[in-house]
Amino acid sequence: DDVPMNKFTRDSTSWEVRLSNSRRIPYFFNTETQESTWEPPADLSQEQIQNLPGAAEHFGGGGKAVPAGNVQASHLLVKHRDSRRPSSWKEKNITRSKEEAIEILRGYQAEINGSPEKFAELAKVHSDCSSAKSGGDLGPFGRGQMQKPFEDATYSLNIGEMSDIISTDSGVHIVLRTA
Ligand SMILES: Cn1nc(-c2ccccc2)cc1C(=O)N[C@H](Cc1nc2ccccc2[nH]1)C(=O)O
Repeated sequence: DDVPMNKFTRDSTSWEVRLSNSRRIPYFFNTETQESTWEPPADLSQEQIQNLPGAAEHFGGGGKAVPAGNVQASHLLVKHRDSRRPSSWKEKNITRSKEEAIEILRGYQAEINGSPEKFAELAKVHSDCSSAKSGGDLGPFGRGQMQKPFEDATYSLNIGEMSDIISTDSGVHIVLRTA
């Protein structure tokens, strides 16, 4: 008689990646135990995670999951004349004040109204960051890589949540955490 499968010896081959309807981001579901989790199961290697049923479909960029401890975010940046580099793909010489930049970003924030699809659409057109080309997606990053206010805002968000307006040396941003 085979050893009963209990919660702690769950069969790692029973995981699959599904898309959460409410947050429209991938999560992990174990068909053996019916468990679901936002975080990649710790007992799976990167290789195993990327080969799970649904990974390629739901992880978008080549089925790459984000390494544990790292996060992924998109942002919409509006630069101003005091930005570290007051120039962007959109505008060679940015002269608006920080106050004007905040007002402009408030307008986008209202239009986005919490929708991830709308966020990517507006970031593509309006963000002063070169990541505008990818709908504001910056890819995965860990602690110590981005300017501190941006890092802290991202790590304080739950996956699928958007920040209020934050300020860095680059300008003012709205952040959407995606992983
Ligand atoms: C950090 N980073 N990643 C990209 C990027 C990522 C993916 C695809 C294309 C560009 C651009 C940047 C970047 O620093 N862009 C700067 C603006 C900027 N400043 C930031 C500060 C924090 C986070 C993102 C930020 N983006 C620029 O274009 O002047």
